[in-house]
Amino acid sequence: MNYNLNELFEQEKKKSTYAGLKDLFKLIAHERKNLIIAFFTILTDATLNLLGPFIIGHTIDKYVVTKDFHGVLVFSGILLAMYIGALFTKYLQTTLMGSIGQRLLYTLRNAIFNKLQLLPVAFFNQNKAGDLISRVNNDTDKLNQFFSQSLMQFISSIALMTGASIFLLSINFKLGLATLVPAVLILIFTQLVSPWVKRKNAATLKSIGGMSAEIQESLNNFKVIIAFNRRDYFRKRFKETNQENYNAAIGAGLANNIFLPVYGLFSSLAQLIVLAYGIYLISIGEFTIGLLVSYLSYAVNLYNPLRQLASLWSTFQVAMAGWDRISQILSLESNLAISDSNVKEPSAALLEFRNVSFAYPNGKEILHDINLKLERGKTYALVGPTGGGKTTTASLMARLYDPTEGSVLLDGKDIRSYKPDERSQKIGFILQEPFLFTDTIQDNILYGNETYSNYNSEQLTELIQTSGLGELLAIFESGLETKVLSSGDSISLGQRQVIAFMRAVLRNPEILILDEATANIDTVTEQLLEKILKKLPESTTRVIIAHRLNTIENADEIFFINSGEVTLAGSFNEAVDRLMHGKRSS
Ligand SMILES: Nc1ncnc2c1ncn2[C@@H]1O[C@H](COP(=O)(O)OP(=O)(O)OP(=O)(O)O)[C@@H](O)[C@H]1O
Repeated sequence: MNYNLNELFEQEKKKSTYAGLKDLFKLIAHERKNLIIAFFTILTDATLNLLGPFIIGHTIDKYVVTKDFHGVLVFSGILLAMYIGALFTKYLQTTLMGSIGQRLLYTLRNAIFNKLQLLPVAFFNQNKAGDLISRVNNDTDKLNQFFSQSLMQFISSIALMTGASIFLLSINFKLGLATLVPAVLILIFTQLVSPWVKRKNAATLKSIGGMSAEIQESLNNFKVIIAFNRRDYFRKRFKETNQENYNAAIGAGLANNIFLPVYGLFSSLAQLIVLAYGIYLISIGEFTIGLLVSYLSYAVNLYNPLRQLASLWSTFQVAMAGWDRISQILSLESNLAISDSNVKEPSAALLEFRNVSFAYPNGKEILHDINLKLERGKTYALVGPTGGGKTTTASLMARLYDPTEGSVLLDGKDIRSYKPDERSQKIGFILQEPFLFTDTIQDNILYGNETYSNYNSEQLTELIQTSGLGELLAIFESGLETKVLSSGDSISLGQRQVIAFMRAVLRNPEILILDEATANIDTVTEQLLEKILKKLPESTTRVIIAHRLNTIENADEIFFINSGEVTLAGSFNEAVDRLMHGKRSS
């Protein structure tokens, strides 16, 4: 299955802004009450602001012209009270929308992160970590900015414009219609150019993701870069990505700025229409000066928010482009779904491959029509040339991937029918480069171990001793309290493998897979690991991938993996012979 988000984005039918908004509001449905309150404060604020010009016009015609200063004073007082009221509602809107924005950011980041935890290994193979980080951090913040800073002004502008249009039409219908013509033209223009503007913004967000991926890759591999003195190479690569981002940002900037001048032009045009047509109406006695003053104010009340909408519209387009990138992750389904097991012929083996074929997305077939069985309590070795498919075979055993064809049976049931916790309880997998979290060794050992998760250090130390792992723990001066920093970089790869080994063994799995798990360990420690492996419960099945031949000497069966085939090597000597003389697949 294709999980490449950037490729999928190009292929997908683009969602309309309306559909995008609908999805977004579903996510913040629980904020409905706060949104309604905010909406009403916005409406109140808009109404108070709209009543202003009407009262001014009324005061001029009724009290200023007739020099009734008492009336002027009363209406000035009313205006002041209204402006104070408007101030209060504005404050309420700002605090409400600010907190809704922050909560949205919080909810979204949690939702994306939780989704990422559910996605299969194939997703992470096909997407760069930096781009994903940028989606979690940067794209969500674009939405927050829109919600906490712009949405309120957005709704308030629309409310002001609607109110102003009603006043304009009700004061003088014909003049009102003429004033609204430029506004309608603006709406048509906005509708037409918005998809293009959104695309430009999406390109910028994509390039920010690309830049973040570039930074992440160079930071992760800084040792190689320094060792090979390839700073110039990464500098060049970064410069290119930065240039790409610069070009995209300039393009988006141009697109975003298109609204402001066009809106400005049309709003000046509307004022000209009001003035010219209004003066004409006064000259034929159909209009008064007071009404024209109010009218001009309403025209300003219509076109000023429209101008504000021009800048808000670009923020909205950026937010919607961000939302598209976020919702893309949220809508992904893991292809490692749990399904019913419908095995026709029963299997007595602990693990069985039935007609399994496998290819990585867009890649050639790595395994073709494989049948193999692993019995309880036996030790199996997987050997073969580099790139032959050993890790891939082991990954299928642990359901890191699903076969493209055929099925893997665990304990007689299709492995796809197990819940992830049941499956990982049965299978322990020590990866070639074990990953450790920034924490103590104790926490890293207990990671994912439900049985002992509440153990304190004394209990865990005792457990480690009784499980025969004491000598391994003794390698670390500070024992369980030893700190692991920055994904395991503070300790050696061999030490990392030892911790991963303890972690896997203490989970007491039915199958323990060791993928080159001793490749970086000294001979004495390796012998210690072998001793511990032998002491595992009799029913534990061991699957060992190793290039060092002594590691596989004691295996009950040896599988030779190459060129899409998995065959039984028969004896150790045959395996050695095939390794020495066999052709590699890649
Ligand atoms: N994530 C991946 N995406 C695409 N192709 C992959 C991926 N991982 C491995 N491959 C390809 O699959 C083939 C088998 O790789 P695999 O890691 O299973 O070999 P291996 O026998 O374990 O090699 P080694 O001894 O070097 O660990 C290789 O040709 C490799 O290029």
